[in-house]
Amino acid sequence: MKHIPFITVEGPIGVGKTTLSKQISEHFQYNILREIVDENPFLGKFYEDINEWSFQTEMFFLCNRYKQLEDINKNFLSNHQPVVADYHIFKNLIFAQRSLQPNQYAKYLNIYDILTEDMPVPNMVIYLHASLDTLLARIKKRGREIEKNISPVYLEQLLTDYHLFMKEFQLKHPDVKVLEFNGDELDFVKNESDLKAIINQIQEHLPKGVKAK
Ligand SMILES: Nc1ncnc2c1ncn2[C@@H]1O[C@H](COP(=O)(O)OP(=O)(O)OP(=O)(O)O)[C@@H](O)[C@H]1O
Ligand SMILES: Nc1nc(=O)c2ncn([C@H]3C[C@H](O)[C@@H](CO)O3)c2[nH]1
Repeated sequence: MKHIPFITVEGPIGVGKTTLSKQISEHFQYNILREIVDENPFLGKFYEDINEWSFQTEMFFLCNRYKQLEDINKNFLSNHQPVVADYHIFKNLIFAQRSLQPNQYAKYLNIYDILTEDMPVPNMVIYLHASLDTLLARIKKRGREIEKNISPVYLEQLLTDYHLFMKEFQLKHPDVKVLEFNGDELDFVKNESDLKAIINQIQEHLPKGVKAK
């Protein structure tokens, strides 16, 4: 299955993962896997009181993503159909490590390892990042009720967590292509040429044997 494109778009909250995933899916005609945010019944409470609601929130995200990945494996990847997803399952670790108590995180990690041991592994990660100001502006503009209590401090911590995690990820997984883009410098929504530059880089690094559109 290594030669079937399985692309994930990753980065902190509101950076544009879903927006870019849609554009990639439209351009390459790949199946898209999108996370349904409203499905997590704990998220609104989590933003009001992280300590109180973190375990339920992180477990829900983990179980949901496990099921989604099982489904896309069964329906698409195992039938040799490419997929672009607006998340990588590893994001669970970034969020869980930030919000869980150390003893809870140790238990969570055991469950994560069991659930993910035989999951399909993406062959490309597109890592989007942007400044705190950009993220805050986009989250505000999007205006999800559930996110009205997101604290800038929490967002900033996640930005740093993502940078550290991605550095380590590249060292640990040299076989997975990571393409990094700065969302403050590139605007793939308003500038056609910026989107084209991203698409060209993806095309260049698609698994061997995948033809240009
Ligand atoms: N390059 C961009 N320029 C301006 N606005 C953008 C850009 N990319 C995304 N947006 C807007 O920012 C908001 C967040 O984008 P999007 O929902 O794609 O982010 P996300 O990373 O998927 O978010 P989440 O982490 O919550 O899943 C949306 O309102 C979207 O229209
Ligand atoms: N706590 C927590 N753990 C996760 O694994 C996770 N993944 C996403 N999110 C939050 C970010 C956006 O508000 C919203 C949409 O991405 O959901 C998460 N929150």
